[in-house]
Amino acid sequence: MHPLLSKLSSAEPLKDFSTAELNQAADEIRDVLCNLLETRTAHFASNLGVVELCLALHSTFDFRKDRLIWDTGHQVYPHKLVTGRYAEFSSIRTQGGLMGYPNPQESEYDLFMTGHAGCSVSTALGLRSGDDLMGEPERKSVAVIGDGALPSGIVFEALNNAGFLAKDLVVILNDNKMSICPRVGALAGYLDRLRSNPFYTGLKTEVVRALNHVPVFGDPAERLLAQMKEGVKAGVLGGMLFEELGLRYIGPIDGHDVGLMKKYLAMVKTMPGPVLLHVVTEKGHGYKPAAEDPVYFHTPPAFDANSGPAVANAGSGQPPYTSAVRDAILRAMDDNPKVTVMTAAMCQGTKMEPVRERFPDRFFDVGICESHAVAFAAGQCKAGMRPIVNIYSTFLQRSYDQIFQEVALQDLPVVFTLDRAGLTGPDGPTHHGVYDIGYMRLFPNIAVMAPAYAGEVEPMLQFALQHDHPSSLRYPKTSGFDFQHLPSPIELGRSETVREGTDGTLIVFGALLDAAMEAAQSLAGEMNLKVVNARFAKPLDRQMIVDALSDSPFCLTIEEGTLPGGFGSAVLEVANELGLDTRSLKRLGLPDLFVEHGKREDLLDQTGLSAEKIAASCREMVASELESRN
Ligand SMILES: Cc1ncc(C[n+]2csc(CCOP(=O)(O)OP(=O)(O)O)c2C)c(N)n1
Ligand SMILES: CC(=O)[C@@H](O)[C@H](O)COP(=O)(O)O
Ligand SMILES: [Mg+2]
Repeated sequence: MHPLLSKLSSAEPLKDFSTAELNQAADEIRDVLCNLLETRTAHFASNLGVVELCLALHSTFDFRKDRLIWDTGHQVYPHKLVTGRYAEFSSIRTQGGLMGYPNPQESEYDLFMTGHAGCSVSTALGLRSGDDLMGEPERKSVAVIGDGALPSGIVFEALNNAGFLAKDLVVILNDNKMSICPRVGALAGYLDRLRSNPFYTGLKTEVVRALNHVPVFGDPAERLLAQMKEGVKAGVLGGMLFEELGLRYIGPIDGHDVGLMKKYLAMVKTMPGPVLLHVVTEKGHGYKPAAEDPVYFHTPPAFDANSGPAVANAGSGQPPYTSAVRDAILRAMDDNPKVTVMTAAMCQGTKMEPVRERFPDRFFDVGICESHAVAFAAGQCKAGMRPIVNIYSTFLQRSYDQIFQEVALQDLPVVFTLDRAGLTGPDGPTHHGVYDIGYMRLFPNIAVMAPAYAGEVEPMLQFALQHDHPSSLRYPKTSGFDFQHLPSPIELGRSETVREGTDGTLIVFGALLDAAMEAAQSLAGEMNLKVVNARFAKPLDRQMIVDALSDSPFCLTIEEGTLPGGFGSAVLEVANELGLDTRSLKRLGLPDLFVEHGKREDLLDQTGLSAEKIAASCREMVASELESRN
């Protein structure tokens, strides 16, 4: 079915492939990608776009020795297919199978496990520098970075350092005019101008030929000419920004012409110093619907095998927390003209398109620049606005210091809405949002909250917007829990008891309340459990903790976050301060290790957080209680 790919146990044979064979390999890769989408959701359009680039790279370099870093890593599928992983490819993004990102445990061709954008130039430069220091200067270093990732602050930190160190380094800018959403920002405009460059449109050959006849060395007059030549070249050919930073800029070139790219790659491979090769590709190339709608096809739902195009997810019926937060934000913006929203390039994933359309002046997509988003929000807040920073839990890690300095230290009432807080499923350890409880509750002044059911989202957001200090709300990638009960109003540091009982207490922080309630109900014949919706990880409801530890035979804390530094740890800290006996307290949460990729439900079960496993923990607590009495 894939005669070329199926024979590749490494990328080595690619260097002997003719252009026709490389093009056939490209067709085979696209066929595999389309087949994969018949079985599951996966990163699609970005991978379709880099097929020729990947083949050209692997047929020019030997990345078992040379160094290749794919920025972010979501476009690494073609790379996996030509580096000995064709046979296992159908397992990608399933538990125990290949990761959807680079993974050094899978292959010597993968150097870093990544999933967050922006670090490729830094790590490639670090490899270059390390190889020099280790006495291996012949190893080449290549970073491939997308136009969406390019504006990340760290990329400019790396370019700044690369231009200064002047080491051999190849940076390939994969410009497809897209982030997940259409790219934004001033750099986008700059790249657009480079694209309209006659070099790319084919009119430049004459100018280049003429410039190439200007001598580079010689007397001062010649040197002046040479400098002018560089200036003219950069000015005429574009890329002045990169040239000024000390990188040679080459391009833009057609990223779907594998033969052409091989020529350019062979050239930059031997060029001294840092070089940026600007490659123009089409996101979704080779599958028309994806090229026409690359936003939808960034990570589309599984294809309908019969009708071909992707179909919408069936879903579980209840809208996801993401939609509940979006709707609550829309209403808050309707009510209060001071409310603004920041996204860092995740408008689609956070379902914020309606906010973008309805409030274009109060919605800010800053690009993949999470630290800037937070400091920017702090500035707006100081000016009197009420900004909401809406970022995935895992990506907000990039803003740790801005949360500390620009927000918490100033005690500014910025609201953080942390989407994907919990196990995100097939993306795996790079994307699980499991550290935010710890990193948010660490700083003074912040109120750290989590809605436990869909109906709690709006009052919690309203509370946050009226609170005169920083606050955060976390919620996972799942349907909102449709919990029918009479909720108590949200008060700072107050929990809510949602089920009475005297045989044990379950204290839940966030959306695992549904599992805890199910566990309590399933045990109703054996024990009568109290269930508390903690609402706040900071400040904690101290009286609730006193009651739970004094009046209840056992107590379980439950959170979809890592145990170190998490909600349960916070409860233990308070209990310790209050001099309470904590021997009957057990913390349920994620272990101190990187949880792999898989289905969220399976991962929750394996980590003891499904309703069944919570019930089993309750039985164990009762058993050990009885044992300690005997
Ligand atoms: C720090 C960080 N923020 C956000 C994301 C989410 N994200 C993944 S891919 C992507 C778009 C990247 O665009 P680009 O680099 O141009 O790659 P393309 O998909 O266009 O090939 C975004 C925003 C991320 N992975 N890391
Ligand atoms: C590569 C990347 O970081 C994103 O594409 C991420 O996979 C999106 O996750 P969701 O599918 O949960 O929005
Ligand atoms: Mg792009």
